[in-house]
Amino acid sequence: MAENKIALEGISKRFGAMQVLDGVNLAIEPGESLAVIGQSGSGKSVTLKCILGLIRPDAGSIRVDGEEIVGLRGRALDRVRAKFGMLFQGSALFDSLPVWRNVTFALTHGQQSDAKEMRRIAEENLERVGLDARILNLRPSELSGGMQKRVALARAIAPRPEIIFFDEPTTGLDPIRADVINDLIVSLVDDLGVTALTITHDMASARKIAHRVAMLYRGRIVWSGPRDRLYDSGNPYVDQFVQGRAEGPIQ
Ligand SMILES: Nc1ncnc2c1ncn2[C@@H]1O[C@H](COP(=O)(O)OP(=O)(O)OP(=O)(O)O)[C@@H](O)[C@H]1O
Repeated sequence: MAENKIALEGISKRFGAMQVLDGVNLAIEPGESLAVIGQSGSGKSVTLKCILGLIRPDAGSIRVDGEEIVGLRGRALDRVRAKFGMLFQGSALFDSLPVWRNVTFALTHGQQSDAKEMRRIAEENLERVGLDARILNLRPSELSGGMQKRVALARAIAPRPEIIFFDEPTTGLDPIRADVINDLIVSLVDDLGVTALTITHDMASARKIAHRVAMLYRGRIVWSGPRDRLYDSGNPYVDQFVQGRAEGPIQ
């Protein structure tokens, strides 16, 4: 069996009296796209931040390509992070920089670099997300929300990461633009052969983007299964959540 690309075992995190994560177990295979769903406040972002090394869990193990990353710092952490690409909720583009410098930001770390080459790389990645070279010199604020999301996607893939994290990729987009982004994510994940982890409460997005879906509730993964079982999981928590019912085990 192939080694997991990412494996979380027994991840726990408490903030004051609040036990946010209580033994999260989650494994993602190479080339797999996994979506983690769950209510607002269920700990999806905290899980992601633990993997990114932004929050240190109180207990548990996180392995990337078999390497334990909990507790890594400095250069050792940077080396692991170099495998990661990230699409932030709200796109998080720098409005003081033109589109081409946003797209190549991770390649230059904001430093001066061969502008001609960087513009070429930006153009190539914008093309991958269906954007025209004419926007290279525009500022992000001059673009629509959907276009900003695409620029952020181009930025996430530009360094050709092995693993991409999508944080609520469709938030703030109308259903049609959201679907365009979902389609783009599917084709990028396929074409680039990356491993993907998405956190979302958009069921349509989870179903489209992910091969497999896992549900986080009260700090644990209460269900995980193929995306086409999401509406037929036989799990009362998942049923209530995907149907958006007020009555059920989730209070
Ligand atoms: N740095 C922190 N300090 C204290 N509490 C925190 C911190 N980060 C997160 N929390 C708490 O942990 C809980 C889970 O937060 P998290 O952001 O992971 O939820 P989420 O599932 O991503 O929600 P949403 O879908 O609304 O983004 C929340 O109650 C939040 O207030």
